[in-house]
Amino acid sequence: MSIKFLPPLRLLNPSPPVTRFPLMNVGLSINTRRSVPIFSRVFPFKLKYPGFSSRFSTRSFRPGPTGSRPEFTRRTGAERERGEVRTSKSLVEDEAELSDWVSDLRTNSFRGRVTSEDESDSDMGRRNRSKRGPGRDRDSGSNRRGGREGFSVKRRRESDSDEFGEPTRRRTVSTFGPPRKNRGTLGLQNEKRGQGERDLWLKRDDKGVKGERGFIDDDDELDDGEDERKGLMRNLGGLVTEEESDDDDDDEDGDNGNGIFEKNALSSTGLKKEFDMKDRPSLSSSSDSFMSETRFDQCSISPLSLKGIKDAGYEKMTVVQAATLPVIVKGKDVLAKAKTGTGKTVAFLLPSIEVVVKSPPIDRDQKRPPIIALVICPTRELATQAATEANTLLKYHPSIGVQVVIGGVRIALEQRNLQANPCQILVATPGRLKDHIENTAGFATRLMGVKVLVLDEADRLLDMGFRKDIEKIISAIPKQRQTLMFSATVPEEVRQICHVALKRDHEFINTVEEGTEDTHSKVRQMHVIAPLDKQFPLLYVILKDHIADDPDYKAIVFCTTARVTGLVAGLLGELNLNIREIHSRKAQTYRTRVSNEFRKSRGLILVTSDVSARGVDYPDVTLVMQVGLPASREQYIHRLGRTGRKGKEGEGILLLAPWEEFFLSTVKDLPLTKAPMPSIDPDTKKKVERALSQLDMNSKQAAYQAWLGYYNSQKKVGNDKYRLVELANEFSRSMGLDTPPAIPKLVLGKMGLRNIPGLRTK
Ligand SMILES: Nc1ncnc2c1ncn2[C@@H]1O[C@H](COP(=O)(O)OP(=O)(O)OP(=O)(O)O)[C@@H](O)[C@H]1O
Repeated sequence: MSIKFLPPLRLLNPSPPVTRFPLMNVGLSINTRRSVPIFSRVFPFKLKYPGFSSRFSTRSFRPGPTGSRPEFTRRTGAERERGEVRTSKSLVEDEAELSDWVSDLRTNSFRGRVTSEDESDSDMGRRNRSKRGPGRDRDSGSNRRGGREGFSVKRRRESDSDEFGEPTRRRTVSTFGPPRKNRGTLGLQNEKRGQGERDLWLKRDDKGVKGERGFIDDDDELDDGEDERKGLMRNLGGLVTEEESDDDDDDEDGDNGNGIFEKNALSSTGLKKEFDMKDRPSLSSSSDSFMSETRFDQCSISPLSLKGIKDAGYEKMTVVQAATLPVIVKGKDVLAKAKTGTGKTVAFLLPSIEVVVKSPPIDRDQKRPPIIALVICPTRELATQAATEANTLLKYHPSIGVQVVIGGVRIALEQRNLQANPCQILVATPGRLKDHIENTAGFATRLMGVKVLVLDEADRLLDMGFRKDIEKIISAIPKQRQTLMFSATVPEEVRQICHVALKRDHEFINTVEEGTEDTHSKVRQMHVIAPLDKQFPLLYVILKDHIADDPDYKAIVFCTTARVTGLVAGLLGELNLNIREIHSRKAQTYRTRVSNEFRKSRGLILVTSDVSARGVDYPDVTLVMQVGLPASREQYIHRLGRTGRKGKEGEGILLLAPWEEFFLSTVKDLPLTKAPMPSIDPDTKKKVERALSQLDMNSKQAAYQAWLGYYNSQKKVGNDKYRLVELANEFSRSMGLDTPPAIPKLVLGKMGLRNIPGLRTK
């Protein structure tokens, strides 16, 4: 599809074309960052139509011949003009295996399924009870932990509190109010924010049309003022209300409770490579500006979507939206990289909605229409958030339904919803989606309608934790489709394997200006290096300082594992800080409720594992603390990205032990500075020790085992098992346990730690 805007601009005819701004059918010649000011002088129209000079560039990516490094190629002008999509080659690595799996699946959909379209729920429950074995209630884990057979569904408990709770409280504090005081938790100065950005966002907020986005929460009630959204939310209602288990599947935070960690093949990835676009035109002198000058109505978006966008309070596109939308609406596969909190969700949802809009309308009574847009997110919170955003955008498309399928929700409930409410857009976490493919009658057939596949947080979805699930999901949807992959981090490894999902002629759109960091300059990043025995008191002191500094604080503390998160939350609670905790060991209803509360609150600290690291859009987070080694450079960036969203200020503090200092070399391109060491007075030390002594022994034991498991999986620490155990015992002492807790022999065996001196077994 050709998109034409402001034709007079064509007269400018800049040359020679090297990088194109996709909104225009013209080429812009920019080869280096230094050429940007020259560009401004030569093409003053940029001032008038800044949206038409982009801060990003696109180019096609083609993997090189087998074994060789991938090469970048640029499509010819003619190809671009035609919007040509080359025929995709094999999109999965082992096609034979996968096609076997699919045919097996299709056959099984008639014999091994959980429910048949005609079966009543009670029948379904009976059959499944008779089929299932013990302990098979973990949703996505069904396959990962032992194959399809044996999958079980709990008997559905009726729930009458299944409401979709959209938070409605509007903050009285302007999100773009005057900059915070010139101070920082550790005494650093705030940087000034750009007035332009502030004004723009204020305008949006002042309109009062978009409240904070919320999560499904069975405890929340729909607000009267949100009436018009009830209809939009109907398909989501009741999905996130009852959990199957409290520690299942999709978004594991690395802690399976035994301290056994699945290694992340993409963790500890290297530094930013040369694949950043070299020839990127710039919009403005501020490298941190993320808003473009392009209005949504300048792009080929349906009038009803435009109305929805307007009601959501969005007027102009963010840079990533302006960069990707024109390419996506042409039908291209896209891999997009844009900093955290810059509007990637709308960037992939809006064009996906447009594909649905252009598809044949469904019959009024067609309850199970083909799923046309499939959005996959790595965590439940993120999936729910994306579904909520989709519903916002779909406000004026009453015939388009969205549903979300995620771990932690009773699968039978989801099956009922899938059967009862038509939906053409499905947002899912991978494990649960795979369960539905394998076990929900008619689901695989519906997936054959997929025209757009979105992988949000693509690098996470393609790492070893999810890769197999994603490959299987991909094999269950048509090859002839459009695929969109988005993330704030796109490490080299992901580029090399992205053809698992993307066509070979996909476009890689990188909106992170070359030479700038992957993080926001308005977020002050500091590190504190201190031995383990000082870390709990230090954490307390830093948080107390932050609270004293900003009564309107909203902080997130990231910990290495779910069990360690539980311990830290217990400690900070004991120290009378206002905390909430979220991690994979918590029930989904609890997670949802806490997430919702944190979104709306101020004066609260969220202690969490990596389930909150990516994508979750909590407004106005003032501080992100990371305690212990982040799983990777990427994870550090995503966690930090919970603050400084939408151009705001923020603060990030990384607390490491001296033997974890090596991590700093993986983020040496980021402006991470050494913080002045906060002092711990004797009273504080005693107070923390007392609080530690109050903590439940079980939580310490669990934290010790999880800690050992986590660091065992981190190559640099885990390679030397003797040293690892010494460090684990140091951690034990930091919790007040001079004698380390005993660990089951079996677990130690699985960790490869049998007979290592210093460990106690049971
Ligand atoms: N065009 C727009 N104008 C104003 N606000 C927008 C626009 N697009 C998105 N937003 C808002 O920007 C915020 C951040 O968006 P979003 O959560 O999609 O960021 P993201 O880039 O996906 O972040 P992350 O990398 O952390 O996942 C959201 O609150 C969203 O409502």
